[in-house]
Amino acid sequence: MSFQLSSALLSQPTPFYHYNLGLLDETLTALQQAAQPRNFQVHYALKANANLPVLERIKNRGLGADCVSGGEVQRALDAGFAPDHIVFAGVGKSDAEINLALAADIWCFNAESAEELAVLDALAGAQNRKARVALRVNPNVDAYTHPHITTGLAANKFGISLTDLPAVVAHLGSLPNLELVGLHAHIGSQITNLQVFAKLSERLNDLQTALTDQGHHLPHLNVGGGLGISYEQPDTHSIPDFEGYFSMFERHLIRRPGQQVHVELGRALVAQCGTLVSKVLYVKQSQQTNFAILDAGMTELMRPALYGSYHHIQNLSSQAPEQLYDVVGPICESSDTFRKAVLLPETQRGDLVAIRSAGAYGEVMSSGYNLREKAPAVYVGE
Ligand SMILES: Cc1ncc(COP(=O)(O)O)c(C=O)c1O
Ligand SMILES: N[C@@H](CCCC[NH3+])C(=O)O
Repeated sequence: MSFQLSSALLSQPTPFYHYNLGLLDETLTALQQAAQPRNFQVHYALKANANLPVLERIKNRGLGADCVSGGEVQRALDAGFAPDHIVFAGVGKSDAEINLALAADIWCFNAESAEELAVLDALAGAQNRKARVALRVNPNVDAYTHPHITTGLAANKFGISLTDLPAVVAHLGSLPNLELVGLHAHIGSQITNLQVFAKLSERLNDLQTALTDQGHHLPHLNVGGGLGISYEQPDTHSIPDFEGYFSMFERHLIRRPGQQVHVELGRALVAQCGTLVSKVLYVKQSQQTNFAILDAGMTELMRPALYGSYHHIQNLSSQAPEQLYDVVGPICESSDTFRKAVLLPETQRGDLVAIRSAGAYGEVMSSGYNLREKAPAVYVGE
């Protein structure tokens, strides 16, 4: 079924984010049906969507939290995630952010360089604490996704390179306030070619073998997130392929006895439950095209401007014969275009438009450019 707005929301001021918590619940059930029998622990990546009603639902399912800033660690704590279910990753953690996470005694820091380890050790020592650390490696595995959201290639800034890893492990051994608990890797986001997870598993298998041969014990592996969703078919593919994702790791990742394996999914859990609802302000006919000018723009949903991303667009008000429109926002940038040449029922001022699959990396990436007010969120199915 395509997206529909309840009559109670027809007069809600636009633009707004609409979250279907019933679909979030269904998605979480499907996730757990795939993850639990295979004994994978899931940490939700807050960066995708950090709204409290979303987080509370995720926390109530027993998932952990994957955070990339002090603000996200604090938000996870505020949402009620237990500190020992919180991981702090990020290529540039500030001292203040590290101190906040140390004071909360979170489960693990995913560290990305020797210099970061030295800082973490000093700050942990100053708080009389021992910090648990997983080393984020850069496995040099191509995720075959958009170059801006590929993170596991040697050219990317993330993780410790394979050649540096032995020296970094040795360095860690000399730091008294740190405890090595495992390895971490994350190769990118919106991954639809699941074979890349087999490749990642093989790379991690080799690294584990080398480290355990040197006497290191790794109770914990974190294979990152990245499972993609169907932006093209949000109605018929509203639940991501969790079975395919977990079975790929089940088949290819070699676990040591008792070893815990974590994944940190963001987009796959929350993208489809969110829709950006906007109103058509004007329809402008130019010599080349018709512009449908919305009251939402790149300030509310930046993905099309940033990555040229596809989001399915529906006119909720019109059943008239279809025409082609360039669907654009009101911002003073030509990149403020949701999509060009969209077939929509004949559209006029006042029509409501739904921009689909916007629950992940939508509201969290919104900005106040042009001094725009933040679009509110509305939750249904509570
Ligand atoms: C380190 C790390 N973990 C987890 C995620 C979540 O990724 P996704 O939303 O693609 O599942 C990201 C984002 O790409 C990330 O950078
Ligand atoms: N912001 C990206 C995803 C980045 C994931 C974080 N490493 C998107 O909208 O697709």
